Amino acid sequence: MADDYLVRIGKLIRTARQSRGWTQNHLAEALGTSQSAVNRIERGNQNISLEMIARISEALDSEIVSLGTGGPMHLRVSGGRQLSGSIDVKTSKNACVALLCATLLNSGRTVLRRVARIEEVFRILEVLASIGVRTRWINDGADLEVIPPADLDLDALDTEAARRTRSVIMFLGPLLHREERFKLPYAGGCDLGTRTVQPHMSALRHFGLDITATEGTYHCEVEPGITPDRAIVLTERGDTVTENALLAAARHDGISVIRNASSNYMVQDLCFFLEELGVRIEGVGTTTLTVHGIKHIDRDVDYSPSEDPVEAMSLLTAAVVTSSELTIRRVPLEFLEIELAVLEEMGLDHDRGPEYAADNGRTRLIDLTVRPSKLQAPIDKIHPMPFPGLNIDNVPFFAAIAASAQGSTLIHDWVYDNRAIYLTELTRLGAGVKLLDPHRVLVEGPTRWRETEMICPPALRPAVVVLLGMMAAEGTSVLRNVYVINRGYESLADRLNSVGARIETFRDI
Ligand SMILES: CC(=O)N[C@H]1[C@@H](OP(=O)(O)OP(=O)(O)OC[C@H]2O[C@@H](n3ccc(=O)[nH]c3=O)[C@H](O)[C@@H]2O)O[C@H](CO)[C@@H](O)[C@@H]1O
Ligand SMILES: C=C(OP(=O)(O)O)C(=O)O
Repeated sequence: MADDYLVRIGKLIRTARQSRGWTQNHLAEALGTSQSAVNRIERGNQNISLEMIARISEALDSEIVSLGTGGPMHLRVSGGRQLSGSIDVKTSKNACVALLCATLLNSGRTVLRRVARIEEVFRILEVLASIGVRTRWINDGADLEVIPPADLDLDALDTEAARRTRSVIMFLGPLLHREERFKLPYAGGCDLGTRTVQPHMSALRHFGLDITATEGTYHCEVEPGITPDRAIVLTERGDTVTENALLAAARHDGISVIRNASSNYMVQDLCFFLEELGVRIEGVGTTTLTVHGIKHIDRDVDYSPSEDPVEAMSLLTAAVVTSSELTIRRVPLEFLEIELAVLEEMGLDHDRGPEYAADNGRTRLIDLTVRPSKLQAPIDKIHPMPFPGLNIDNVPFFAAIAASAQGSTLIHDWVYDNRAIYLTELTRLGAGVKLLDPHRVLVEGPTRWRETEMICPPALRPAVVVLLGMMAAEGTSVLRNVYVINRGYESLADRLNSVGARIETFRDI
């Protein structure tokens, strides 16, 4: 038994060392020992003390062993199984986090229905709780109740939780109405290269907000009496910058016009929610939003965020790569139409059920049945555009689909500095993915997927794409450290298991 543990610990150390790109010599040097000792440890042939494990963890900057349930979560995938039946799409991470930030506009009680129970939401809840907002899950954990205090305690803000999200940047819009001076930590989120906050700064300047960024902190000051005297033209059509401008405009006692606004799904959900708060918005779904703000908002509201188009795309991709017939229920059609048009051209056999309204009464949903199909690579490149275009977060899924199709597909992810690079991780599963430059990959299909063991790429969608490749591969694959997936997907493994996948969740020792 003890020997078995030594072998398992040795394997963990080897995986962590390799993922850092270190040789055994390199690690030996850091530990002040010999390469042969490291070799023995990695093979499980050496008794190893807790102190040594701690030193190795420190040297590799990786938690090798953890006890209890707090340690990193991993997935063991028995692949090559077809899926069947039907699966529901959950509410979207990106709308839920925007709405949670928006609750800071309201002195009343907010209830958000069927909020996705995902790590990104948990982090924002931790941040809200740290500054005095009362939040609790109600109705057997299905819904969330949020009650802000009269005064926020921003000095107590949980910076550690805040830094793990990108979404905390959306505190700027609401806070500028509540505080004259405040600090926020730099926004985190997926490791996708530089993600500028400049557009946020220039949009919010119209409301008197001045931000100086120093050593990991945004220092924010609000000059009273400054209000938009002309249209706010966003320098780029980003989703969160549009949301921040909307959040600021919602409590500006007057009319704000936002041009070059994103009309993406999370922005529309935020607009519907603001309307519930009594804010009138013209142009929802277009690139010009006219916002009739209200100085004080004090309403008890109840809102149901809509379903996640990116999760719908993920589930659709799971069906494609495993050649399965699967019904995906509650698909927000408007936000998946272009993806479906491209897939139709590629030969995807599918059926669309009749449209029905989401619980917010506004978003149009369908049930979508996908069948095993012989796909051909698309003639044109796959590239994203701000809505209405192929969704930026759906691009990585086309890499897995292209790998299952006949022919070569060019994927151009112009948006993020290094997300396309992560797609080359699919080569470890047998896919033909060639990096042409940091933004473009050429995928050669079809693929004979093969099992592998690897650490999750540090970006949500590429990580899920790797998981889906593992589901397609015969044999047992292991995906380590899946926090990044749990940031955006609720109980993904269990839900995929309910339609026939076999994915086991485990933690170190
Ligand atoms: C919490 C949340 O809602 N996150 C989403 C949001 O992030 P978010 O709105 O934060 O996205 P960013 O502001 O980071 O924009 C993404 C990237 O696109 C670039 N860019 C964007 C628009 C444009 O017109 N020109 C341009 O160059 C930005 O400079 C940036 O590099 O939108 C992204 C793009 O849909 C999604 O990947 C994220 O899931
Ligand atoms: C990039 C993403 O998220 P975030 O903006 O939260 O990092 C994503 O949802 O794929």
